[in-house]
Parts: sequence; structure tokens; C-alpha cells
Amino acid sequence: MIRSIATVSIGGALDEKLRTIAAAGFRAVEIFENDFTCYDGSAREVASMCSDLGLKICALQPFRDFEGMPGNLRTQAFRRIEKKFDLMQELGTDLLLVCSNVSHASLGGIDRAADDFRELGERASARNLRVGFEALAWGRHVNDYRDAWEIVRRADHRSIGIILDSFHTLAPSFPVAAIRAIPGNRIFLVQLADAPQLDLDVLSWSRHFRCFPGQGSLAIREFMQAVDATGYKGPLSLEIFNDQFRAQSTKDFAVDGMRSLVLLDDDETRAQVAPALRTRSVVTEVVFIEFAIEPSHAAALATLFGELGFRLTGRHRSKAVERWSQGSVNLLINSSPDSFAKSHTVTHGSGVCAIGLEIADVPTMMNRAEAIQAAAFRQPVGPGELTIPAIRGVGGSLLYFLAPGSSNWNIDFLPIESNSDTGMLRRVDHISQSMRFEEMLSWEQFYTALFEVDRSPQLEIADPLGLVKSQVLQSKDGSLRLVLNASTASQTMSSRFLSEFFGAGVQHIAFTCDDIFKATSAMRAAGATFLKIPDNYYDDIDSRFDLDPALLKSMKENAILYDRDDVGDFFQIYTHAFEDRFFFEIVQRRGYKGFGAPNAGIRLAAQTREAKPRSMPRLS
Ligand SMILES: O=C(O)c1ccc(O)c(O)c1
Ligand SMILES: [Mg+2]
Repeated sequence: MIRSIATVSIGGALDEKLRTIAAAGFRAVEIFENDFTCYDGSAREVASMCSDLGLKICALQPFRDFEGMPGNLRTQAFRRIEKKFDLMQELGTDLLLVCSNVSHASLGGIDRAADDFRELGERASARNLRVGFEALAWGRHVNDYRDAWEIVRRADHRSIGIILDSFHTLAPSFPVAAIRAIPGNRIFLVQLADAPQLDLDVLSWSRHFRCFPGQGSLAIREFMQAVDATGYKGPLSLEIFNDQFRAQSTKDFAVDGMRSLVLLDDDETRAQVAPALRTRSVVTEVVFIEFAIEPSHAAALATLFGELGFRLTGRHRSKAVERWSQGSVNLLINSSPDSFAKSHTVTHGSGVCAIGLEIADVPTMMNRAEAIQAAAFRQPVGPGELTIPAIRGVGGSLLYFLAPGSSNWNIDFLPIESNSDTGMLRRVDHISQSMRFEEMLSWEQFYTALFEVDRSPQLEIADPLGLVKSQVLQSKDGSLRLVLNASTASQTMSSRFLSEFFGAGVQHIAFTCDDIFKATSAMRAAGATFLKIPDNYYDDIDSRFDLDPALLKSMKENAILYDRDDVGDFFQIYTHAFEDRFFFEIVQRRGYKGFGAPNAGIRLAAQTREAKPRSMPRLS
């Protein structure tokens, strides 16, 4: 099906919108009338711009308040619509979207509306044009697509068809089954939008909270299966009313839209699936995490790793890169002046610049990445060096993909055998990334498009200076667990990270251990210090969990936090932030599946106390 988007979905002036839409790979657009009205250029210019860009204008929309008008208002509606037919002919589109009437003046009655459309059909066919009728969920008399279809059916004119919009169908919870009974050639256009579940009047919900398919919680796949069953072969057009989206970088946003349509085809239950796309990759291991470090920070980071029980196990043959290991965890400290890491530090300062993930089938992974327009990363390699397939991830950092047992990434390290494993930490438990609030859906879509991961319900965490939204993405067996955090408040820890890091990136990494008390006492003996937790916290968890007094005492003495779910216990502890940037967490899970969300506010308050004071803007 031809992939389309309504111009209302994208920010900018009409010409910019069209260029962005074409660049993201769309082949058709719906021109939203208001975008044209406020554009300083003629319809013929827009038509030629679209044809130069390879875009077909699949519809002009919307025409409002047409059906069921009494007397003079009816005459006026027909006169208005003839003007729009003129415009359509100049634009070179043959389809007008008429949405159901919201006017108080309009009269109900299926046959009255059908008569109006039959007459309109005559006028449209005289000009070789077509009209599609769309039921708005808040239409005065017609708000259900089944009624719109009954009107179209009774109008019984080949120039009159129905337009289906997933939002207007699914948000009011209309069953999709009746779509299957509509002949595909009577559906003139299918519009797609998802939305989060909200308890809001449907008009505000539609105008401000629509998002791309897959980003919300409407049953878009069921809707599409019903559409497929009709034999419809026309355009699939994204129609996303969302002011926050429009305010974003339009280029990335348009790509997110294209991605959502590509992913919609990635469904075994639908016929026209591109087989290469079908498998999302299972990440079996986080193989390494690379820190791009300013040379002046490198020694301090190495000291911190040492305190946490990591040992220097390898040095790069030719570059300033060290490998620190423990359990299955490998941390790289890269302060080399001629590498990707260097450019990362120029932009962000010290921080994580790359993550190496183990994946069974790397070529399939890279195909899929290409299909969703993820940016492949290539860098010049020295003689004898191997390229590792990689793509750009959050904040311009890299995701490297490694086949099981692949030593490509490791080959240039001279091993240091003498340093044996301290055995305190086992593996990476989770990686948390902070990002702009507006980017969150986009990265969520990116990760869920590439990897076999599930989304847990989004959490809201109270930071002393605002709210942080937190989204967990994790694979079935926990081999990959990502936590995405974002905040709209400027002074939360998450937002401060963004401003200090100059963009999105890894804010913290958690490691698992078998015995957190043993591990942290060894770490303390080696010089490690941890985030201070107030006594009040321990009184509170005692009241909530009725803990063994000796255990509680030991947690309190060691600044270890606690949580419990249906399955088991959870212990966690945090390091101080390194150079006021990223920090580490150590966790012990006894069957527990969560991330200690009830403790996040305690941790944020403690970090806020410790963070460097920042000058707050003051009103004079
Ligand atoms: O919100 C609206 O008015 C509106 C207009 C046209 C559409 O196709 C639609 O779904 C909603
Ligand atoms: Mg619509």
C-alpha cells in the first residue's frame, strides 16, 4: 500500500513539510486545507512541488459541515464545496475528505445525508472527482463509521466512498468487525493514528494526543486486519494531530512516522509482509560498554572501576583504550585522541559512547535496521582491524552488534592475565538513558522495532524538582533491560543530566551480584563510597515490609535500599555520580522482576542533595 501522511502531522510551512515528508520516503500526502490556506504560494506551485518530490496528493481535507444542512445553509455548503473542487483540480488531486457535520444547525437522518451525498456525487463525477465521508467521533449526528458507511451505501454513487480513520474507530471503542463487510473499492482512504489511553473528551484526545501506530495503545493491528479483509489497496495515511509532535525536529519525526508504517507491515497475520523484516533480534548479552573519557578523567574512572571490583584485563595495542572486566561485564575506557570516542567527548564530555550487544544473526539485524532507516555507522579501520556492524543510537552513541563468541571487538587488546576476577559482580542488569521528553516515544519505537523487548507500563517518578517519566523495555530473560527516563521539568536530575551532557545518553548502569552485603563491604574496603540514604527511609520500609531487624539494621548501615514483589526481594545501592555525570547501581535480585521504582524518589532526593548547586534563574 502506498505510504502517505497528512501535512497536519508535521511542523513547519507547507513547502518544508512536503520536503521533509518526501525525504522520509513517503510517496503521498493529504494536504490539510489550513496548511494550504496559510501558505504563500499557489495551488499550481504546490502541485508542481509535489510532483517534483515524487509525492501524489491523495486527498484534500477536511471539508466540514456538509451533510444534513437545512435550506439556505445547504445551498451554501454546495457552493463552498464547488470552490474546493476548483482547488482540487489545481492541486491535481481527485479526492476530497468530507468529515461528519458538527454544526448545531445540521439535521439528522440517514436518508437525508444519503440524498446530500448522492447529489454531491453527481457534481463530483461531472469533474472526475471523488468524495470520501469520514465519521468524526464527535460528529453531531454521525460519529460512528458504521453510520457513515450506511449513508455512503444508500447514497449509492460511484464517486462517493467512505474514509476510515483508526482513531475515530478505536478511541470510542467501536468494534472493527463491521469494517470487513465494506467492499474494499468503496473505501477511498484509510487514515492511521494511535493514541495513549486517556480519560479525556474524545475531541481533545484526538486533537492533541494522537501518535504514530504502535506508540499508543489503540488496537491498530486489529483495525488493519479488518481493512485488509476488505481488499482495500489504497493509501495508508498517517494523520497525527499532536502539537507537541509538531514542535519537534520534523526530519526525525517524519522518519518515525515512516518507521511506524514499515513496522505495521511487519506482522505475520497480515498478508503483504516483507520477510526480511519479520524477526526482531534477541539480545543475548551486553558484551561491553564503552566510556569515551576526557584524558584528565581516565585515571579517576579507572580508580572507581577498581573499587567496584573490576580489574584491568586488557590494553589496546595501539590506542589509549583499557578493558576492565568482572563476571561477564566488560567496561572500556577510551581516551584515544583519534577515534569516534574523541568526537563523542567533544560533543558530550565524558560518558558512554557505545554499547556492544550480542545477537545471534547480525546480518538480519542490520537489514532490519536499514528497513527502519536507523543510521548505520562506519568508521575508517586501520590495517588488520575489523569492522563491527554498528548503528547510531540515543544521543549519537553507537550500538555495536556482535555474533555469539565473536572476539572482533576484543582482538586488539593485549590481555593482562595476572588480574583474576574478583567475582563480586556478575552481569549488566540494566542501562538507563535520559533523554528529552519529546524524544521518548521515538527511542521507545526504535528499540522495540529492533529488539525482542516488551514495554512495561510507563511510570511517573517524583524528583524533588519535578516529575520524571520512566519507561522500561526488557527482553523475556532480562538479557537486555533498558530504562528510558525523561522529564519536562528543567531542574530534575534527568533534565540536569541532559543539559550537562549536551543531549541524551546513559545516565546510569546497574550490575547484578549474588550477595550485595558481601560485595559492597569488599567495595568499601577498596575505597568505594555510596549514596547516603536517610534513616527515615528505613523506618518506612520497616513499617511496610515487617523486615527481620538484623537485615534492616544491616541495610541501614550499608545504605542499601529494598523492595519486594510477588516473586521475591530486591536490594539496590548507588554510587555517587562520577564527575556529576553518570553513576552506577548494584542490585541483587531474588526473583524480583522490577527496578525498585518505589525507591527512585528516595534516590533522586539523595542525589539532588549531593549534586553541585546550580544557579537558578531569579526574578529581579
Ligand atoms: O479534528 C478534526 O477536525 C479532524 C479533521 C479531519 C480528520 O480527518 C480528522 O480525523 C479529524
Ligand atoms: Mg481523520
